[in-house]
Amino acid sequence: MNAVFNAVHMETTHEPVSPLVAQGLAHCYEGSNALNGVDLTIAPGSVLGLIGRNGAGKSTLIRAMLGLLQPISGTAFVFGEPALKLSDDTKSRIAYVPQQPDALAWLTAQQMLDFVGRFYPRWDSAFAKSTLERWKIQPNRLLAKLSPGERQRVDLIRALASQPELLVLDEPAAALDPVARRELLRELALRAGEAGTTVLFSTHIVSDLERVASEVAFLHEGKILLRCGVDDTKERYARLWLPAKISAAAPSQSLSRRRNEDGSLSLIVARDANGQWPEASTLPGARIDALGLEDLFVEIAE
Ligand SMILES: Nc1ncnc2c1ncn2[C@@H]1O[C@H](COP(=O)(O)OP(=O)(O)OP(=O)(O)O)[C@@H](O)[C@H]1O
Repeated sequence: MNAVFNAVHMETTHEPVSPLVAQGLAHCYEGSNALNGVDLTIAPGSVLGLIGRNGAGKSTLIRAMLGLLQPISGTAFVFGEPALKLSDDTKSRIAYVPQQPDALAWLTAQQMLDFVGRFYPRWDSAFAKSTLERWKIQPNRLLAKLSPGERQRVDLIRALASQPELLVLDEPAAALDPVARRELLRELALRAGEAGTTVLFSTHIVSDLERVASEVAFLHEGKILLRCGVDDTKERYARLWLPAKISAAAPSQSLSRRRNEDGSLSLIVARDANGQWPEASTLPGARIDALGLEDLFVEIAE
């Protein structure tokens, strides 16, 4: 543990501290694995979209990375501090919006924001007030009486008004209508671009990810299957289709592999270190098809 902590510190003497680092995080619930040794480092100022199917482990990973859940093994660091022992100073640099916010539901939206704002040194009350108006939230309604989408918006306002250096959102768009989603994405892009805020958000909505994320990480059955720049996916990954008669030449390494009814084989493959597709793609009859992010996600998560 000390060695790991020192390693993180040594790495940071010359470079800015990574806002979030996961090292070998593993967790299980009632004997069933939810995380299987996840390593993930998020660079300062990046916007990382975490994508995965229902039950892939996104919420568990986020909670373990922020120290809200004690993993059965592995370690997480937030701004270089062990996630399970964060100082108040570090906590004030982070904002986290859970999938279903339910805290302080007996307060009105305004009361909750006033209360929470006291704990944040850089609290932007003017932003909180104007965004409540802009997002059409009645400030004097009890949080418990708001719709799930309105409740989620208030929690997003809470998170953004604290002007965090690290913003972590667990499916922030789940209960939002398309207009509210666009507004949120615009706000995230603005924060990342102008204030250099580091953002980690989980989502099922690939188009949201394409609009705002600089990087994507695919989580599948508790493992990160791949991670790359959003704009690089088309260049780095593709579908290799091999007709039945040459399917035996398929590369042994692939991200997914599906045998079609006619005996042909579809594989998701990556370029090698020299930028080449697997050799089988050069055989007569073989085909390489470019994939959009959504197709890539569906193919490897199936
Ligand atoms: N408190 C819990 N008790 C038991 N099992 C749990 C608990 N929380 C999560 N799980 C299980 O752990 C696995 C991962 O759940 P998690 O909520 O992290 O996934 P997710 O990717 O966030 O899913 P979704 O996209 O549906 O929100 C799932 O199989 C889930 O059923």
